[in-house]
Amino acid sequence: MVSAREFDSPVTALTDTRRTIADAKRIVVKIGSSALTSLDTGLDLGRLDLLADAIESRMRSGTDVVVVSSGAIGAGMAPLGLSRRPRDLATKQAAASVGQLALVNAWSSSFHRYGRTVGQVLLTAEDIARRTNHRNAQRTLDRLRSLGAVAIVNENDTVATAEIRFGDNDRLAALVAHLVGADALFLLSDVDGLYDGDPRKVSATLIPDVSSPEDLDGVVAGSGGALGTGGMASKLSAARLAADAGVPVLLAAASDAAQALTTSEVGTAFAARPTRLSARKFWVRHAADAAGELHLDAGAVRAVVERRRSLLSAGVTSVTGAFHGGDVVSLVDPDGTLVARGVVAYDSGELAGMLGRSTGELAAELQRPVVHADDLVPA
Ligand SMILES: Nc1ncnc2c1ncn2[C@@H]1O[C@H](COP(=O)(O)OP(=O)(O)O)[C@@H](O)[C@H]1O
Ligand SMILES: N[C@@H](CCC(=O)OP(=O)(O)O)C(=O)O
Repeated sequence: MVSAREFDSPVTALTDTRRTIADAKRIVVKIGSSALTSLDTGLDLGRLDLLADAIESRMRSGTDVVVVSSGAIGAGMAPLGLSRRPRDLATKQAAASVGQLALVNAWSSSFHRYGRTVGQVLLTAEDIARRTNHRNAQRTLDRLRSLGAVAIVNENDTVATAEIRFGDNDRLAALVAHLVGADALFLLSDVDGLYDGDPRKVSATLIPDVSSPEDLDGVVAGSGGALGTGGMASKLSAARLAADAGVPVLLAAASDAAQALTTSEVGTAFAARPTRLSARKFWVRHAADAAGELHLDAGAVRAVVERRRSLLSAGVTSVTGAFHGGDVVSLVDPDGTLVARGVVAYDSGELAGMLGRSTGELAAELQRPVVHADDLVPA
């Protein structure tokens, strides 16, 4: 494990965010591959038992817990004779198929020590992006909770292709936290918090609290270990996603799980936004797949991003992709940089004939904004 140096500032006074996390009544606990598996020995059953102990103890104190467990690919490598984490999709999927079985069996045996039942929930990004599937997942997680079982969630790796992947389980965990209305998200990894630079360097310093984006100025979020996906960058974007959903995050070492789940006085605490995004804006920004792109001129970028105005056809220079009115699209500036996402009012075919035209030049039925300000979320 990468640990805080002696001279790093310890977590002293309990901040409001840490108190909220410690008192949370519904939590999501995500455990990374780097904390559960190793290249030499595969799945770490001792670590998994300690995690189950800490989770069971928190549940007994009255908190609902959903577990997001990585580690399927790591756990599947040894049984298949693989010495390096596979890079190609088919081998990753084969490893995940073998490893997921071992992983969920291990969670099941571990919780069985407490007479606790577990349920396996495998999700793809589509399950969260589509509202009907979204509600199905929500209902299953809710019913497992009311029946006293622990949901063990992972990405459905064996069917997820590059296009429909969450990308990493930090993002999946933050989306699940939103889905179940969690009050706190725990990201447990092999590192004991966020450092201002590579934690393997002695000069790196632990950042105990992040309460605004400015606290991240100058922080270098690097890649992860041989088994993890996304490294610290994916944890920071998951923390931002959770913050938008009004969910504070505690990033800590899995070896400190007992302390993280009881007092929350370890690791890095990320505050939630004071006002959470509405469910609709959250979905537009984070969950929905973008069906296409609208290319904006500089004036439209200013209107949309700085003045928070609706997007009108006069400012759209071109469109990419085939989409329908009601789909979520990306809005990009003249350099191709994403500046916002929004719900488009017209089909791509309809829009093609409206490009660059001012509202007065359009037929009455085409005079609604292309994307209404209420349906626009800056990137
Ligand atoms: N600024 C940073 N602060 C903390 N850890 C960092 C930082 N930059 C890179 N890392 C690395 O990120 C790793 C955790 O990411 P990852 O391997 O993806 O974990 P997990 O498997 O838990 O998702 C740590 O092992 C750490 O070395
Ligand atoms: N679904 C994959 C995990 C992918 C992943 O995001 O891993 P990690 O970065 O360790 O949380 C697995 O179970 O191996």
